[in-house]
Amino acid sequence: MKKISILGSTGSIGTQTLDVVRMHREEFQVEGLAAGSNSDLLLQQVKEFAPRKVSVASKELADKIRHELPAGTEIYYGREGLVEIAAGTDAELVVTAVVGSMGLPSTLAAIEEGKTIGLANKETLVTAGHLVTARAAAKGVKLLPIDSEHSAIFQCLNGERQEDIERITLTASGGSFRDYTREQLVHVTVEDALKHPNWSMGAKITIDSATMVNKGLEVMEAHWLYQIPYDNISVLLHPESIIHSFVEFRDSSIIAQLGNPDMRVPIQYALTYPERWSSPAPRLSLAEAGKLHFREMDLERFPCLRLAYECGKMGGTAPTVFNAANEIAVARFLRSEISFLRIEEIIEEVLHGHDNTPEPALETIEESDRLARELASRL
Ligand SMILES: NC(=O)C1=CN([C@@H]2O[C@H](COP(=O)(O)OP(=O)(O)OC[C@H]3O[C@@H](n4cnc5c(N)ncnc54)[C@H](OP(=O)(O)O)[C@@H]3O)[C@@H](O)[C@H]2O)C=CC1
Ligand SMILES: CC(=O)[C@@H](O)[C@H](O)COP(=O)(O)O
Ligand SMILES: [Mn+2]
Repeated sequence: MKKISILGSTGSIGTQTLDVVRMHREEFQVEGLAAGSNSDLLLQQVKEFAPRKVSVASKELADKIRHELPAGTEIYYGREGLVEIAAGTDAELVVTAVVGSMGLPSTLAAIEEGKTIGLANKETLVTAGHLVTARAAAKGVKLLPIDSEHSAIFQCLNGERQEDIERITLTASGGSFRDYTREQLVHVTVEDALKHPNWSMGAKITIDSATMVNKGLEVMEAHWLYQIPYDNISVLLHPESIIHSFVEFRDSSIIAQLGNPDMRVPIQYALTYPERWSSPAPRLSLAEAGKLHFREMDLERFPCLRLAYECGKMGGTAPTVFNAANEIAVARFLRSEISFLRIEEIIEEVLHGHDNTPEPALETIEESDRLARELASRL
């Protein structure tokens, strides 16, 4: 029986992780669940999965629901609460599915305790890729990707040698506004932006898909997970999201991973790796799909992807700042405080004033993250 904890259990990835656990109930024990503010759902999850420890975003909420927990269930809150669920249980695998760089301390704490990471929270790796990968390597900790593209690459690289890899290509759906011109983007609404063509996901990542920031974060995530130089990572527009990503090798062979868009598949693979277990995910019929389509990425149309490559190549604190500015800008867009196109302007303006620090220590990363958020909130 595998013991697991989930950070962000009430979100899109968190609930789908519990769907996978539910499908293989005898095989998993849930040790810890961390939620933000959705205490109703967390309490239902506690009833069903009986974790030993839970956490919520604030002390007020923890005090409010404490008496509704079964005897013996411990409750924590805030940043320390997330760290406790990540590192203070008997879980051997921790699924990191909170949104944003707030996931960094708990991910590092789990690594410190030698726990395998089921990594959904890409912002963690973007913000502090060199620290997370170095600490994981030092502890012999596996970072198992949950992000669909990275799970695809992970599967394509199974048994391959690093020196044989020529290029990896991440596919991009194009997001909610794939076929819009820049002019058409001027008046788009939050409601429109939240309609992803292929995936049902949390609000923040859905907006990131539409701005192409998501693919930019994924390029950086791939760089750190697979130690591939940025010039050997490509992005290809693929509206159907059926080819989840592919690798080209030096003998000209290409290996791709395909499937209908269903996050339960990469989540389950991270939970059961190196085994593959049965899944009710709908089977892909290529005959039914008929045609698959591909387009070169237009960096004029999607300037955030260009910016992400620039920040990734620059390294240091630039990716931290790119990510933090985006998190704030997206939150402001979701509150209808700014327009869709203002998101990319804010990222660019925050980066413009940033003095890059190479090889930053954790404190420098945290300070850059804080300053970028402060500025992005004011612009
Ligand atoms: N959704 C998807 O299909 C994919 C997601 N990812 C990545 O996975 C991560 C999660 O995304 P997604 O599941 O879509 O996001 P959601 O917004 O659906 O879920 C976020 C989770 O984080 C919790 N949370 C929010 N604030 C806090 C807090 N202060 N303390 C503790 N927990 C908190 C939320 O709790 P609550 O709701 O209770 O407030 C919720 O459980 C992101 O990094 C995303 O980029 C990657 C690939 C695909
Ligand atoms: C499901 C998943 O992994 C998302 O990150 C997905 O990639 C979003 O799709 P696009 O960013 O390609 O629109
Ligand atoms: Mn993805």
